[in-house]
Amino acid sequence: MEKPTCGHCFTQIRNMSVKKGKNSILKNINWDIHCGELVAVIGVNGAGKSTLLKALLGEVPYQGEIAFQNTNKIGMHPPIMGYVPQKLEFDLSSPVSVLDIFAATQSKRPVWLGVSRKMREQIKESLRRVEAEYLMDRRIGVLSGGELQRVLLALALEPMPNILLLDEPVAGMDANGLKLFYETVSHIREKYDLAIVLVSHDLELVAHYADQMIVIHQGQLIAKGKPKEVFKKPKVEAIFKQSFSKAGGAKG
Ligand SMILES: Nc1ncnc2c1ncn2[C@@H]1O[C@H](COP(=O)(O)OP(=O)(O)OP(=O)(O)O)[C@@H](O)[C@H]1O
Repeated sequence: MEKPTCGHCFTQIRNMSVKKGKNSILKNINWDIHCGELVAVIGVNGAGKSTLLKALLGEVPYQGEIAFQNTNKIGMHPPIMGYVPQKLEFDLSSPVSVLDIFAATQSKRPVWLGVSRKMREQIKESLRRVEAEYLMDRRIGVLSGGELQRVLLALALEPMPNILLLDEPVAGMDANGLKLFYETVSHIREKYDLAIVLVSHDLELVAHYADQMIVIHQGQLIAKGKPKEVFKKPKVEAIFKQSFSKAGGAKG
């Protein structure tokens, strides 16, 4: 059954193109991202997936239009974006804890005064959303890949965004971490009616969790729709033939 969305907000992307020097990295992308939907962005290496996310974030200049629409035209505003990167480079021996990172990003209070009880409770609540409150006092250097990504996810949800962008957030995670991450993201999308855009190479997992899917190939959006339908398109099948056979076929 089709997942209902609030239907009141969506982001319209019209004729979006990105150039780097003489190279066209993205060409004329047209796409609507609806609230309450988890959209997977798939494509082979170098297709332009990360560039698409960076353009949405405003990190790379683009031509064309991105408009956040509200069907009743009341209170239209630029969307709040949340972002979880592929990976985070940091010094593993750093004494910084999960609590310190949250406090530094969310409190105006000087860090040497410590974290107030109220702030501690708020941070705990943020971490609870992603089933990670037990990580609050751990040093970030000791977290597993999956734990760190859940902490980054909790950070990306403060403040609660309209669109959450996840750039291959699951690379290097074990099977349990993967399942927990996808289930958490899925639950958040339902509970907060967010639009979630997830770049992934894991076709089988995204086929299972995504409501919609777009395929980027050589900078162009070549297919969009429900994962099952998208995977049946001959163009898409041809591009991913190798991945399909490795994964034993994509399941919708
Ligand atoms: N700063 C840059 N300058 C020039 N070319 C770039 C730059 N960033 C990306 N590109 C090129 O743009 C194309 C798309 O890159 P992008 O990283 O968006 O692809 P991707 O689909 O995310 O790839 P992957 O799956 O390997 O992460 C590639 O050919 C890449 O070499």
